[in-house]
Amino acid sequence: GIQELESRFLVPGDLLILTGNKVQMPCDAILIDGSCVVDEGMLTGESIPVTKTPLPKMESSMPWKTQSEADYKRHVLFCGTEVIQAKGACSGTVRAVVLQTGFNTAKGDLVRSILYPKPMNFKLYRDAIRFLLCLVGTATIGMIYTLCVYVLNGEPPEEVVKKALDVITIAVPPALPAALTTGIIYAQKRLKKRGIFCISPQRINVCGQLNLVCFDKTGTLTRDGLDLWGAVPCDRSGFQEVHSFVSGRSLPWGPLCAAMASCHSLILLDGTIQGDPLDLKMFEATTWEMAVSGDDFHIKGVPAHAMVVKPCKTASQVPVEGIAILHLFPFSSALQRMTVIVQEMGGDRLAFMKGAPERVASFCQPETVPTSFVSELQIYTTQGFRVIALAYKKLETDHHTTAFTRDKVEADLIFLGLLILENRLKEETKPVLEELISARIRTVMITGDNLQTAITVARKSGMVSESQQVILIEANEITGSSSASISWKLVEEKSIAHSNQDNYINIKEEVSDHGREGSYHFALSGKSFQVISQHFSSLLPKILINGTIFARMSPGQKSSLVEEFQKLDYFVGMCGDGANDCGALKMAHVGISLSEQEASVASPFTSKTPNIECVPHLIKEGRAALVTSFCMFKYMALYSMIQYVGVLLLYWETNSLSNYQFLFQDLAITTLIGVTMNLNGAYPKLVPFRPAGRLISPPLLLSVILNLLLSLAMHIAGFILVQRQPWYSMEMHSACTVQNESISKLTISPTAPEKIGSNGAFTSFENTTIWFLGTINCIIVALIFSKGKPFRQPIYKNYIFVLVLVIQLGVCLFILFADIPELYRRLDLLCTPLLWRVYITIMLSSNFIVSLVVEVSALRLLITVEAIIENQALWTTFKRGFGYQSKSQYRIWQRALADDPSWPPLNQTSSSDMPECGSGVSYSNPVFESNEEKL
Ligand SMILES: Nc1ncnc2c1ncn2[C@@H]1O[C@H](COP(=O)(O)OP(=O)(O)OP(=O)(O)O)[C@@H](O)[C@H]1O
Repeated sequence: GIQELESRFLVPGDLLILTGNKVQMPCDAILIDGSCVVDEGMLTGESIPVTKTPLPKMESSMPWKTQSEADYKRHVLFCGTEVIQAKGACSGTVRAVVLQTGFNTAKGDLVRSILYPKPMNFKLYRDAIRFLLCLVGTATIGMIYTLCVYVLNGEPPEEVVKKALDVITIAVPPALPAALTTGIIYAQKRLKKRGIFCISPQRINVCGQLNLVCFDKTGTLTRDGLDLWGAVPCDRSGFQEVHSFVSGRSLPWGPLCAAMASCHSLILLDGTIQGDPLDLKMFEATTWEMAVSGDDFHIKGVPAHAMVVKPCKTASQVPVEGIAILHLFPFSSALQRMTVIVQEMGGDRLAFMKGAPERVASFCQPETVPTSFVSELQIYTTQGFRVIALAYKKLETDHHTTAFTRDKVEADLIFLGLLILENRLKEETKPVLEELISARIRTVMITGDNLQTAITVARKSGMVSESQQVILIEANEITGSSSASISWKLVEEKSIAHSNQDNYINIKEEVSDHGREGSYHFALSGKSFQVISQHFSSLLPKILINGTIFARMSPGQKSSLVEEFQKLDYFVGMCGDGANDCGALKMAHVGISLSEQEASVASPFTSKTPNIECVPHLIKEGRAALVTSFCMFKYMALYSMIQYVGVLLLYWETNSLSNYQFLFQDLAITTLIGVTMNLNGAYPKLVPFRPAGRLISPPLLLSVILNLLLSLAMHIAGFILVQRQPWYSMEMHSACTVQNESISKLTISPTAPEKIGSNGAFTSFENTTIWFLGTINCIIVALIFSKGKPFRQPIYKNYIFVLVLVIQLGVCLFILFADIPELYRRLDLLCTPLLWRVYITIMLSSNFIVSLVVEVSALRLLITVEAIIENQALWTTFKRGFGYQSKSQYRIWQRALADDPSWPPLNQTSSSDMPECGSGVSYSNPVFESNEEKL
């Protein structure tokens, strides 16, 4: 019987009956009866509703996934998704069997992947730990020193232990790990303002390292809402004249018109037609209407609630009253087609197929496909049009629709013609791609569309410049006795006869070749990619180094391509919009989904602005975040080292800094600096080199070490010099009694200064000198270490930080020069003669000047090294000069290929020697092979 239960009681195997609309699925369930329209945006980021069909009934004990004729996901209602519409079949009910519950569901999988994300293996964090260990090492040395000094001075044991432990907290600042995340927090805030949301903030740093970005084509580079440009009907004599939709003229009645009206998965939701934009445009071009058969509108032989399409009253003479869509075999990217079974009212039962032209043609009776199919297709694809083919066949009426399997329906079809859709570039596409290319970031297109269309779009978008060549790689599977083969063909640029210039951004516009690597690009299809991966795996890296256009890629192939790029040590970004990009978005280092949702779980980043402008923004912010992390890290490390050096020097006299002195340095100086230092945003221009991805990089270490040595020298000089002053050790009754006395009057006594007149146990001239030197040194270091250009806005634009520094410096100088006994007493300071205060100021100023020089040269070194690594021409000079080699796989391959005169092979075909083992290639190139040995 039927029971109403709370969803938590569901267990796998339960039978669910879905009633009504807008149901949130509490579990994963297989649809066995009826059909549903589901919003899967939560899982995939895709805003278009998806139609789910029941699992076909089969008399077999095979696992259900293998029984599914196509994409098994088309029969599964996933947990967390919303069923917008549930339509019963003949029995009138929509039934599903519970497959998984709780954490075993697709939603559970997602939650798990958010809780335990894929380890990023980003060197930054590993280096941070090493850096921390170094600081711990330094602290240990300090502890041993403290033990020795205090024990030799006969201090009580608890004092010795206390002082020794103090050294650890000074040398290893507890806020150090937090410092690494400041950049990320600020960048995340700024990204949010731009409508870019992030569910995995630690990846923001990775964005700063991206050097290859893959783009999906339709909906990402080109506009989603395609305009129907025309239809090319065909009959036995071949293709007919193009019917243009531009004039608003609808297609005359015929099977092609019927196909356009009924072969789609559109739904009627609250009176509006919704679904795939392609389907929508096609249906709108027919000017037909959509309705649902019901009690007031019943058609004989058609189940209630079936979708019906009818010619509108104003439509040209149509002999049928309407067409009922009886069954749908939905579209899937992997299949590249969809099929419907329809019933013409008072007419025939028909099947219509729509999909990628090559796919559709392969299901048609060969004699119905015009001989000029390939050339006709090429006419449109070379112009960058998106082409869809349609086909149909008559079905027997005496069978029930459920008796037809997809295999049976999708066979022996009659080819109907082509639909030509405009594929306009988004306005932002070309400038963004140019920006990325000139910043030496590789751009790659991975699309499900036709190869020729993809090549044309790549040219028009500037991904491939006019002066660069496209080499088509075609690889074929083993057929019969012949082994797998691979051929290389130069794509010749034909003058476009039917060019429709209005459709595109001006293609004549000059594209700057600055920053382009290589003068050729490889283009290949998903099928060839698959064959190359299996049979020519040794060629794959060489192809990927210059592979730019990947067409007819299934969702699975998209993600394996991203993985292959990662194997070559590229930092890969993927920007896509649809459900077919989900895998690749998750696989990439940085997945950016263009989705209306605020934060789609389908990828770490989601951009609400539906164009690729978000990509350079993200890279800029990532770079700024990386630089911020480094600046903070350097500052925190140096600030703790300054305190460490000062305290160890004071320990020599069994003295230290007082609590208020520590507090002033920690709170008034470092905390304020830490909070404001990184408020400056990313630099608006994307420069052609990346910031160092590692903390332990020579320029960074050099800068820290040199600055540390400078501070050390200054502190030691201050410490020793103060003891040599004629007034040192004079009897002090009040902190500022010497103010007006002449130094010559002061007597020199060999004893240590007395601390009468001050309430602290810490007051001494050394303490006062070290404290002033340390505190102002912290301010100097903050200024020196704040990096602006080329990755962040200049420092002077960070007004709050500049103000904080000015106030801090002002306060410190005020304390140094103003004689306020109460303040001095509270801070455990001693008054020193004015001349000594001037000396302190001179020491600090010299430190500032030398640090500035050191830092600027360290920065120069950093930029030069980065530029050399990123610049191919300079690279060779550098390599020859210093014998330096980048360890990145793709660099190694690039160098090998640059030295190989016979690469790329052109107009050749080679075959795989060992088809079974799939690793050998008969293509041999002695120069190349010998190069390979060297690697
Ligand atoms: N609604 C549809 N009905 C039938 N065929 C379709 C439909 N949408 C796309 N196709 C065909 O299937 C092919 C693959 O589609 P898919 O969605 O994987 O990629 P795409 O939209 O062409 O491009 P991209 O991967 O760049 O988004 C398309 O090129 C087209 O020929």
